[in-house]
Amino acid sequence: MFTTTEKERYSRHTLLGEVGVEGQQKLKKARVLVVGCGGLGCPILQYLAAAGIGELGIIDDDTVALSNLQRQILFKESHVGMYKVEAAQEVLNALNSSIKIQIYYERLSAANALDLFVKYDVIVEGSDSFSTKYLANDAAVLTGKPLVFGSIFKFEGQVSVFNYKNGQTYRCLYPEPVAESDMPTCSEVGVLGILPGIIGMFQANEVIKIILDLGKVLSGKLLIYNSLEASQTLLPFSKNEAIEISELIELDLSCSIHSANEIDYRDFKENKRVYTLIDVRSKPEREASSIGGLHIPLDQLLRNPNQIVEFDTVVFYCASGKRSAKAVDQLQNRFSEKKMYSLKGGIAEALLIED
Ligand SMILES: Nc1ncnc2c1ncn2[C@@H]1O[C@H](COP(=O)(O)OP(=O)(O)OP(=O)(O)O)[C@@H](O)[C@H]1O
Repeated sequence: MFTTTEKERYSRHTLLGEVGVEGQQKLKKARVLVVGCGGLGCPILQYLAAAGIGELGIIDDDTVALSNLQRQILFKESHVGMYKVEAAQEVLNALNSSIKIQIYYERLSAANALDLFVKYDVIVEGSDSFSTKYLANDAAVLTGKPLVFGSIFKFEGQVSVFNYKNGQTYRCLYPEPVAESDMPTCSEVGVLGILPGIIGMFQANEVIKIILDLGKVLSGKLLIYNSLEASQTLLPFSKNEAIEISELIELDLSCSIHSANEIDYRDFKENKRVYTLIDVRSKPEREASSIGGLHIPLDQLLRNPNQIVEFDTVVFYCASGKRSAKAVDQLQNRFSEKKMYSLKGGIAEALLIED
């Protein structure tokens, strides 16, 4: 039953014939887990908390950075440095004190996913990692939960609902994982802050539709939203019956790359003269910040590796260390006589050390 305050709070929901008091009760009884509390997770959580979802779980091990505030709208300047889940809990409690917010200061992994998923009715995926997306998909299949998926890249976003009533899954859409090093992240290519807001709200909308059994759930269809064109495409895809998921395997889509020879920024600085420093980021990234060195974007370097033929000992750097590791990985065999290193943690770590 609802208290007088709750009746008032949700009155605009209950006025809708399709929702009513009964629908609001369903929302109150629902338990929803949100994986990742970043650009997608923040708007998802904000709308679900406001809508009166009875229990929200949030899993993320990251802390709030100043560069997150441009799009991770739950966080305030005073939250910088704090665990995202803790800051989110504080803000969401202030928004709606009548709901339960359970936080997990960890990453979703093969070790915790099944135990966690069984506690919730709907799972929402808002991470920025392909391995987490596959893991969440497989865990949702194994626990029989619907998974509301979202992802963004530059000006385009995707939304779908996987494993809804045993329907299509992420693996029906993308059977083969791509190496994460081949897919740049927001911290490498940037993102307009509003796009994850739009996609996150599409996801929150699907959650509400699933709980209320309303409308057409986005199952077996991929919604592609282009923010520059303000266009939307619905791409149907079929179930691949040949795919069987019997256990959880955590994909390390980046391991081969990160096994590359890494050098710490402090060690690099100590013997700076020995190394030729090469920035493999894009032109806009270079213009935004730099720690010097030559500038050869990774695609140009891989197309024409002989550009580095004259250097004996090379240190590549990028935003986080992924593209520079790829450079080492791809070029070391070709130039076996050279010493090649990838700057650990990229320019992000170097600038922190310089600070
Ligand atoms: N396996 C995982 N379990 C829980 N949270 C995850 C997992 N993988 C990624 N995340 C979280 O998903 C969120 C993704 O959000 P987003 O890409 O907007 O943020 P970010 O990593 O803070 O941004 P930036 O790349 O600009 O630093 C991050 O908070 C990240 O910690």
